Order: sequence, then structure tokens, then C-alpha cells
Amino acid sequence: MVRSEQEIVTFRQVHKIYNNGTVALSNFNLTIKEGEFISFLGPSGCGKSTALRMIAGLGEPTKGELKVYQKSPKEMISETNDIAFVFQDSNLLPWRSVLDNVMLPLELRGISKRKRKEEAMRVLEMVGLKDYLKAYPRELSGGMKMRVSIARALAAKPKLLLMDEPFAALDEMTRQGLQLELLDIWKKEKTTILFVTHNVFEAVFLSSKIAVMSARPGRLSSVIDVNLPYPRETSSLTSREFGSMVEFTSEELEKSSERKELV
Ligand SMILES: Nc1ncnc2c1ncn2[C@@H]1O[C@H](COP(=O)(O)OP(=O)(O)OP(=O)(O)O)[C@@H](O)[C@H]1O
Repeated sequence: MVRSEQEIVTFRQVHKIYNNGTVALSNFNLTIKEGEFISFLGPSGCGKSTALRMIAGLGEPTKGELKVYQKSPKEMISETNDIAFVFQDSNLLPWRSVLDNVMLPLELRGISKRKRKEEAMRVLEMVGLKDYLKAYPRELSGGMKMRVSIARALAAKPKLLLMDEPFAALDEMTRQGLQLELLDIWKKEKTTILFVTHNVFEAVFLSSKIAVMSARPGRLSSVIDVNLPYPRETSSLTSREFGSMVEFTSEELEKSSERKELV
């Protein structure tokens, strides 16, 4: 399913030390290729969000080099619309309808009303919300709000979609439904996805690759190629191969707390 070998994100010896002295990332090395679905998996506080946020230009490495499409993340963000971010909280504007929330980023970019409506309708149909265009966020369930948030991120046709624990606050059924939809979107839109999670099952089910991180300070501990075929269905969850991959990933996660570093 990985579509090309182009390196689109490269961390080289990245250190991130916050002003209060917290070392969030230490000697972090990772390359992400176009078309991958990569999860950052690791215990709370290991620097997953820090790494993701830096790719979006929110904070810079204290030391080392981070390139996104061969540019600095800040350049990428200011010059292109190629990166979109989805947070755990759907972050919708309560006074705007579903359609208006999704059209907002396009509006801010000065895209014509006709075009932005066309694009918003396309992505809302993709996430199964075309019958809720006029609804307001307060009228939607948590899963529906997250769908709107994903649609809003997709509306700008990003090449790289950054997702920070987007399904963490949802119940298991809703989470499973959205995981399947996300895989479908990944296939259709050919977007590279970076997904933060601390859920081993979720990481294995979704990803083509998993970057296992260790805590204090955050380092890359191992990179796992998830050699399970796509499309992945709910029935895949009960296969022997899936079980073995979950077991292997859990062991890697456990080892990561002992391992010092992977260069
Ligand atoms: N703005 C900040 N200022 C100071 N310290 C910070 C800041 N943001 C994060 N940290 C610290 O950096 C470390 C890494 O945080 P980060 O949020 O990246 O971890 P995480 O792996 O995403 O955690 P979680 O899974 O709990 O969301 C933590 O110790 C955190 O307290």
C-alpha cells in the first residue's frame, strides 16, 4: 500500500528541550515516506505530540534537523496547504454549522464560495455526513464531531495528515467505525498519515509502520513494519497474524522502556 519511496519527513538527531528544562525528545531519528500510515506509539509523556507538533511547525527542535518535503516545517506551513492537523478534541466552532465549519479553512484561503461548497460537500459525503450540513456541533455525537473535524482537515487536500489521538475519547464501537473510515479515506485520498496513539491494537490495525517510542527522554526505540495486508476489516482483528503482530508490538513497547536508544 506504500506508494513511493519519497522521503517526506526526516528527523535527524532531533532534541527538544522545553523552556522549563523538560527533555521531551532526545536524539530522535526517523524517516517517513510518502503514502505511509505511520503510528507513533509509546507511553504517556514520551514526546509523541511534541514530535507531531514540530512537523506542523508548532515548536522547533532545540538541536538537530527536521525537514518536511525538504523544507523547514515553518516554511511548509506558510507556503503550502499540504499539512493538516486533527486533534483529540474536534475543535469545531460552535456557532458555525457542519458545512460552515468544513468550509472555514477554504474560506480563509480566499477560495470562491462555489468551490469551497463543492469541496466541503465532497469530503462530508466521504465521512458519511452529507445529511447533516446544517446541523450545529451541539447537535452531534462525539463520533460525528470527529468526522466533521476529519472532513475539515481533508477539505484542503493535504498531502500529510497529522492526527493526535483523534479517537481516544470515543467509545469502542464508534472508534472501530472511524478506524475503518480512516483507512478508506487513506486509500482514496492517497494521503500520508501520521497517527499518535497509546493503543497497541489501534496502531497495528491501522498502520503500515509503527514507530515505538520510549519515555524519559523520548527516543525512537524501534520501527515495526506491519506486514498485514490491506484492506483491513473488523474480521482481521481475530486473525492469527493480527494477534501475533499485536503480541510482537507489545513486546517491543515493553522492551522500549529498557532500551537506551536506536540510532
Ligand atoms: N509546552 C510545554 N512546556 C513544557 N513541557 C512540556 C510542554 N509540552 C509538553 N511538555 C512535556 O514534554 C514531555 C512530552 O510531552 P508530549 O505531550 O509530547 O508527550 P506524549 O507522548 O504526547 O504524551 P501523552 O500520550 O500523555 O499525550 C512531557 O514530559 C510533557 O510534560
